[in-house]
Amino acid sequence: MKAFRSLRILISISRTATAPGCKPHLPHTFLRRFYSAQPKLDGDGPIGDSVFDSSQYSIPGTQEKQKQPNWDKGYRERVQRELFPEDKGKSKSPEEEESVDRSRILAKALLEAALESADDELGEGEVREEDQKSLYVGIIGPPNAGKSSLTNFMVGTKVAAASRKTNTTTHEVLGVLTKGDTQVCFFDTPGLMLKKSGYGYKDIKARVQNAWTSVDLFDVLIVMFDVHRHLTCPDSRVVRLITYMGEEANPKQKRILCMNKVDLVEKKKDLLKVAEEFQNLPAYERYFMISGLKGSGVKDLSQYLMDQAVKKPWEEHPFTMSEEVMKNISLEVVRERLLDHVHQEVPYGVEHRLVDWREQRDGSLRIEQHLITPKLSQRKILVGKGGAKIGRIGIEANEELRRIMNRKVHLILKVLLK
Ligand SMILES: Nc1nc2c(ncn2[C@@H]2O[C@H](COP(=O)(O)OP(=O)(O)OP(=O)(O)O)[C@@H](O)[C@H]2O)c(=O)[nH]1
Repeated sequence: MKAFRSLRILISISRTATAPGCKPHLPHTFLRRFYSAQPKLDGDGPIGDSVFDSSQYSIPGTQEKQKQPNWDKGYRERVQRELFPEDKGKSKSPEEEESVDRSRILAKALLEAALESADDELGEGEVREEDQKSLYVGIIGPPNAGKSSLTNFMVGTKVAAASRKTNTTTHEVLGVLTKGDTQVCFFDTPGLMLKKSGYGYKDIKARVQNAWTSVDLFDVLIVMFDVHRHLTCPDSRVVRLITYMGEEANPKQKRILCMNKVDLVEKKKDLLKVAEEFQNLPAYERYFMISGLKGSGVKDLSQYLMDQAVKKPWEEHPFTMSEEVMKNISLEVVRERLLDHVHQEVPYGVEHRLVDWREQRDGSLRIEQHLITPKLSQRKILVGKGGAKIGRIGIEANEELRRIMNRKVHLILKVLLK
């Protein structure tokens, strides 16, 4: 990774070095752009002072900071004199000096890249592709069986599950669990039920038919049902689904039967009755009695799944976040910037609302937040002179959100009076 970074630096340096007459990037220009949040004068022109709209600003961040030499120039000159006495006395023009400096930066970066040890290349939480293990788990079951709740519980709050990100046309990623070198992706299999004859409702939609075909592609298939409901008010379609999936083993897929919502079953021996009812189905390798909501039995199930993972590069970013979590993060990021830039008491009186969250066609995210203040004086402080304060907050928040969410973010902040 570091080597890659060095390479990027090298490329940018060598580009600058080869462009004749190219002036070094001036730090004060960079600072002014970063901190004064000047609206772009092209496009639609500046907008009202109390509104920050990231599309009206040129957001820094894509510019690489010019790397400066970090060795002592005095020592270098001494070495130069000792090693290359013929150069002694020759004075260089500022342009020549600059070009020599750039070559030295280039050389030093090359050296750093070459000296990089393999162990240094991985950051925290990163696993080499060749060491990564993966498992695709499909969860099938009637509506309300508890598929999402179980995934949420397994994935946990840290990485916040239930991403509704569409992965294929027929399946949605419910959540991603990444632990050590192993990643387990949970997929929903929407709409898969059986009609009376025992086969899928082929006529509903081609989508559902595709879903049936691709169900076999998961490494593990969890067939889940609400055991409490089964005991109190059994549904023949659910029994057919369980039987159909359990009748014939698929050599390429492990199937497990999960009796969910055990916490609602008062007499635990009733659970054994249900287990007996389905025990002669050869395709089920294991039976689990769980409560996806309360967590009982989920640890065993998670461990079982982790053990099934095979060497295969991860497909998903290890920290897939749910939309709910991302929304909260977006509020937190702006709030943090508010606290950084505005006098401590002011932000506490501000009502902070997320009013719009939308994926746009180009893949970017439009986030609109309102900062509602009860007093005109507070509003003035928040907006700043000519919108400088809200602009600064907006630019910094936008940049951080872009990094966290790994995509373009169109942030709009409006300062309103109650
Ligand atoms: N008591 C209890 N309730 C549960 C359990 N698991 C899920 N539930 C509840 O059952 C309801 C349905 O849960 P979901 O996780 O949304 O079910 P689902 O299978 O994803 O539902 P669909 O999205 O309609 O397919 C929710 O109200 C959950 O709180 C459990 O183990 N115990």
